Amino acid sequence: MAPGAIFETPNIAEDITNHRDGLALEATSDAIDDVNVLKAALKAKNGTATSEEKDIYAQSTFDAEKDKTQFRQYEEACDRVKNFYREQHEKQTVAYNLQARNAFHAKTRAELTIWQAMEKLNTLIDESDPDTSLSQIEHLLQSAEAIRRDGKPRWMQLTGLIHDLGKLLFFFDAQGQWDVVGDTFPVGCAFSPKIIYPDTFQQNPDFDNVVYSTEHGIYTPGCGLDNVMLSWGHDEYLYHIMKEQSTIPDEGLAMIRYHSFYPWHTGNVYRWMMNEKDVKMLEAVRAFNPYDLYSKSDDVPKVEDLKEYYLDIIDEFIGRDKKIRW
Ligand SMILES: O[C@H]1[C@H](O)[C@@H](O)[C@H](O)[C@@H](O)[C@H]1O
Ligand SMILES: [Fe+2]
Ligand SMILES: [Fe+2]
Repeated sequence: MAPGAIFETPNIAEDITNHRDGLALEATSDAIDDVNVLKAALKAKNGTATSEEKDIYAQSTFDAEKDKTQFRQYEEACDRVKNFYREQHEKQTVAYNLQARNAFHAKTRAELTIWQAMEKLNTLIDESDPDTSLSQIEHLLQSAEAIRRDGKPRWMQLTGLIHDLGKLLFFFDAQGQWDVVGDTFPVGCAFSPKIIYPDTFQQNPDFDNVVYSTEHGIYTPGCGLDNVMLSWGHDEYLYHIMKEQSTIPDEGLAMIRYHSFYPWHTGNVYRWMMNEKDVKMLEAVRAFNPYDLYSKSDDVPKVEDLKEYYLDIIDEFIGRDKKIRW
């Protein structure tokens, strides 16, 4: 049983069946072998950022200066946020996630350059976010500028600039905002109480499924996050697109894919899923998180003043005029 990246293939329905029969329902000695094989393979490649860029992990002055008590206060959040999560937690099921991934692989929804995508996204007001009243383009520039001020590498500035562009999904195939924005969590295994508003999962059809309600569900400990289905939304969507259509290093791709996976990067749960690569990726995601979250209180950036600077960085890793297949 190869521990391949099963959710990255179009044949997901078949894969998940194999995965269940082959991994979760079989026993642990095989799983331990798998983890050892993976460990050996990953020693060679833990990420693709170059060594002089390891300063991404140094704690930022930016992070240290912020008053963190003003952010992510979900108990005090307005009804818009609470209703959003109630709907998301009821509807993100394994069945929905398989179908969303099949639909994603089946077609190209639009062809737009990165800058065109940023402009298109600007009309979206994110219902899940208790912390910002700014537009999406302003949030993207705020994140990128905070990363730039701290002297982080150019690919990380680019990651800040584009990390929420997956919200474009809202204008294409989405059923609402519940399958686009908000925090993410794994489906196919028990929902952690560390996810915000955990009680709202009781209405999810997977909540009392015999397999999905167990701690590991359809997964095997150490299987690696590449093999885990995270609730479908803007992170997962953009990750797949950038993996194929940019030269952003693995650390940047992880920042995109996991930036909303708060139960993992901040709540410290679901660690049993991780393999050796994920240990490295978690560090990268944690280095990125403050720039996403705490830049929301910074000054409003002037889009036109910054455009040329960022078009140059886009050019380096993606292509400034390249039409991305969304
Ligand atoms: O409300 C926010 C917003 O949708 C972000 O883009 C997402 O990354 C966060 O995790 C979420 O809490
Ligand atoms: Fe996001
Ligand atoms: Fe963001």
